[in-house]
Amino acid sequence: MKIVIVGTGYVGLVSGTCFSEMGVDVTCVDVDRKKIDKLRQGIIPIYEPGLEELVSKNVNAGRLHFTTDLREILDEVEVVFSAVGTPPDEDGSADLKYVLEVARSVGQNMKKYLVIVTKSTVPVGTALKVKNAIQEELDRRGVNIEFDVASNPEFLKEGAAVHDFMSPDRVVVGVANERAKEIMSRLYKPFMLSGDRMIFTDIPSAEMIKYAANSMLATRISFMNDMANLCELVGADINMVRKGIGTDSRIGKKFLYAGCGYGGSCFPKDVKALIKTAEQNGYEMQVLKAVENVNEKQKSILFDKFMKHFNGKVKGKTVAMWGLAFKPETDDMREAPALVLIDLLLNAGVSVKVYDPIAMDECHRRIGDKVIYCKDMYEATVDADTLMLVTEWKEFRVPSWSVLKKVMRGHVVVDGRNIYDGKELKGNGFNYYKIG
Ligand SMILES: NC(=O)c1ccc[n+]([C@@H]2O[C@H](COP(=O)([O-])OP(=O)(O)OC[C@H]3O[C@@H](n4cnc5c(N)ncnc54)[C@H](O)[C@@H]3O)[C@@H](O)[C@H]2O)c1
Ligand SMILES: O=c1ccn([C@@H]2O[C@H](COP(=O)(O)OP(=O)(O)O[C@H]3O[C@H](CO)[C@@H](O)[C@H](O)[C@H]3O)[C@@H](O)[C@H]2O)c(=O)[nH]1
Repeated sequence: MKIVIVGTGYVGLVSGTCFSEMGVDVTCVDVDRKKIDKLRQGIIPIYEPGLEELVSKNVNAGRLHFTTDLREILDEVEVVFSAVGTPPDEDGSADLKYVLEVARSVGQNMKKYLVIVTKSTVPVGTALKVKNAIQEELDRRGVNIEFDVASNPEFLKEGAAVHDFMSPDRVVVGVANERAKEIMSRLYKPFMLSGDRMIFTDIPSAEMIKYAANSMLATRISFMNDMANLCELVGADINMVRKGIGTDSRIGKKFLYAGCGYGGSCFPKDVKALIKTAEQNGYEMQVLKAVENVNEKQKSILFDKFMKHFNGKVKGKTVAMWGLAFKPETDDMREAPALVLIDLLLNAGVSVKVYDPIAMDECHRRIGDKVIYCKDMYEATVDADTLMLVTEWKEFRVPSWSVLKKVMRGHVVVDGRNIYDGKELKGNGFNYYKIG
């Protein structure tokens, strides 16, 4: 089977590579010529464990191709995936300009039946807009070509993207007829060896499932952050509470970790977009509005704890920050809590020394030389008054407290991900603050 994936960003590149690993002939298309040139040279524009090896394996096997020209490939494929970005518009709604651009381009160039599948996260009703945009172009050309649209939202997580795509919990596909359903079943068959986890729905439901999933996960996190803040006030421990509730199989253990707020390219944007969809339909998503508010406050919680420790007298102090990416195993800093924290600290006259195993270049690209970039985690702590743990990379989990005791000027640790043992730190002479 031959397919094309339009948009070679995170999702496009990972899904294209994984489809080709399963024997599908995949052409990845992007308007960004530099990106395509790099990919052709084997240079991967994103950091994602396991991806580089898989890309080169499938390129060498002749199943994975990169181009900037959608026209040259449309005649040969059965399915066109659209995996372009859907960034938030000024009002929070999803901006569909790239999605509709792709639809028009397909309509201008297709010569035979195709299934056009939207993989990007898009609001309910988008498939209809895609269908209309394609049909308008066909009408303009005066040709009559059959096609179907489908919705196939993507649930992969950055940092675990290859695994998530290769072994999905489920694959959701919204279709309007049997013809499209048969083609999508055939495409995903190799991923279904350990049981059929394909869920076929109507198209609006598939579009909604993606927003509902991300919003539910974001809700769990904000709920736990809210609980954590209450635990602190009443003398309970959020980690114990998490274990106590997570073992209830109706609740489950995952995505119950309190921290310094959720970030990334999806949760913040998708929660906003769903609130907006509701608004446009005369409905108010009260729960999600609270989810957002809690998250906004949570992003400054490490700063609040730091201020409280020093009774507000922080001007001239130095903070060592471990972790910049919005989560481990990625260099992505979109909506990262570290960015909010850095701003708060700099505005309060604090010097910030940072270290992240992968996201240093990305941080520099975003904020330049406002902070001091250190070559390793310990260098960042030299003469620091406080250490803030923002991203729970594995290498930060078991630091040498005796080294830190020697090199730090102050002995304060603010743990934004609850990875340290408070008793151990106190035993080593540190003031330790966690979340909840
Ligand atoms: N990043 C994730 O972890 C993730 C996971 C699931 C779903 N999603 C959703 O998938 C979509 C894509 O996300 P992403 O992070 O991969 O985006 P991205 O911004 O990393 O990549 C989008 C790519 O599309 C290209 N593009 C834009 N217009 C184009 C056009 N007309 N023709 C060809 N290429 C074009 C851009 O050059 C860019 O390379 C979004 O809707 C996002 O919400 C993302
Ligand atoms: O218990 C938890 C779990 C996560 N987080 C934070 O939540 C954010 C998002 O984490 P994660 O969901 O692992 O990363 P993403 O790569 O953004 O993946 C989410 O967003 C993608 C894009 O839509 C979806 O495909 C995925 O299913 C969905 O998990 C990060 O800042 C995490 O630190 C917590 O604070 N506590």
